[in-house]
Amino acid sequence: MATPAAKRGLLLVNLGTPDAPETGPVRRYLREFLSDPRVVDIHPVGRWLLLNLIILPVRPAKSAEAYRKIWMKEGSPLLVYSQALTAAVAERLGGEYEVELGMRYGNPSIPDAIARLRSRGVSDFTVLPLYPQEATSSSSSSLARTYEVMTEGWDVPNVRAVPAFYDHPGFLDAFATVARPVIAEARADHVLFSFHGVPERHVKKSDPTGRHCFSSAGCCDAMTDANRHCYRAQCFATARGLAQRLGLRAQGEDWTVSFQSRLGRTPWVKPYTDVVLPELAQRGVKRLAVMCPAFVADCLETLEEVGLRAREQFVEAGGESLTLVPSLNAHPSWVDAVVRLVRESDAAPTSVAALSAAVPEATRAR
Ligand SMILES: C=CC1=C(C)c2cc3[nH]c(cc4nc(cc5[nH]c(cc1n2)c(C)c5CCC(=O)O)C(CCC(=O)O)=C4C)c(C)c3C=C
Ligand SMILES: [Fe+2]
Ligand SMILES: [Fe+2]
Repeated sequence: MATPAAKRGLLLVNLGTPDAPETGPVRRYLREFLSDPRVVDIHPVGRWLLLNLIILPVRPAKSAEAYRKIWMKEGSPLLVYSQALTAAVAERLGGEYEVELGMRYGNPSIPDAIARLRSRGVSDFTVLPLYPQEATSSSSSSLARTYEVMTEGWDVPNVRAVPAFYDHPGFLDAFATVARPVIAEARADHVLFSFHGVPERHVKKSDPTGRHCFSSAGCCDAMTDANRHCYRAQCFATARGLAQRLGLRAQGEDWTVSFQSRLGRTPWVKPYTDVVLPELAQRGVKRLAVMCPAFVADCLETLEEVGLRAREQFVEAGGESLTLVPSLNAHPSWVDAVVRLVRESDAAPTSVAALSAAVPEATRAR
């Protein structure tokens, strides 16, 4: 008799969000998030001091206030949209995979999601980190936590990771499909692609040559072997793919790339969104459309930071309107793209790049 095929599970992983828009739950979330050495990569004693003496006494109350402005009646937008995507993908896969959502920080946690899949008999896992561009602080951290949990027990399952999809046609087509009517209705005269930032130090550490990143003004203008794992270069590649699909002409003329959400005083990847916005207004851009293609679900960073605060900043600087293009959320073309990403990755050999990115720096083979 033939051996029955292993039951397949799909684990979608996103960053996570507080349980409620109040100071206590936000503090718990930030403590877990910012204690992660892949997010705040400094000496553990320095990290503890920074967290407990500088960040946690003030930021939770301010962030909770921001979360209250965008909270939905069903909960945090990031969770609500990620759950809607999970349900739609499960339906589209029609029983071929058991599907669960796990959040890197907060709930539903990665261990709970894996336990639910295992209780349904899953022994063959595909993990899809829901970040288009790879960064140590997002995809590597999510994969590392997933592998840690997967290898805790006696039986270690088969695990496959879907690699970063920053230039995948399914992802780019889906975002362009969402953006086209919004940009047309806004009669936008410029499109800003605003990506979540990361510290420059993180990008430098992901450069296998140690010489490419920040070596010239145009080091992210094309993908090469040297910048294959560079978060900033992947963001520019996403922007080029979207600009081309949206029929935008020259960079600088019709579209611009910037990086938002920086935290702390160390340099983050540039140019900064809050510096670019007034520059665009002063240059005569009137109706700006902003896309945030580092996020596949709307969240605090899109709805509050861009939809509310950036809009205010742009109008104060002389712009007429700023229109936030909604994220992919559970749009049918994004659901199709996720199914395609999973099927393509399951037909390919295990992603060695994703595995090596999850291994701590010190143990990585040079
Ligand atoms: C797109 C992927 C993300 C990367 C890369 C990333 C890096 C990164 N983030 C912080 C600090 C914060 N980020 C916060 C919110 C937040 N970040 C992402 C995604 C990435 N972060 C998302 C999807 C969200 C939204 C969560 C939500 O609940 O809606 C926050 C919390 C909010 C706040 O207080 O501002 C912080 C803090 C660092 C330091 C970092 C890289 C080192
Ligand atoms: Fe973040
Ligand atoms: Fe780079």
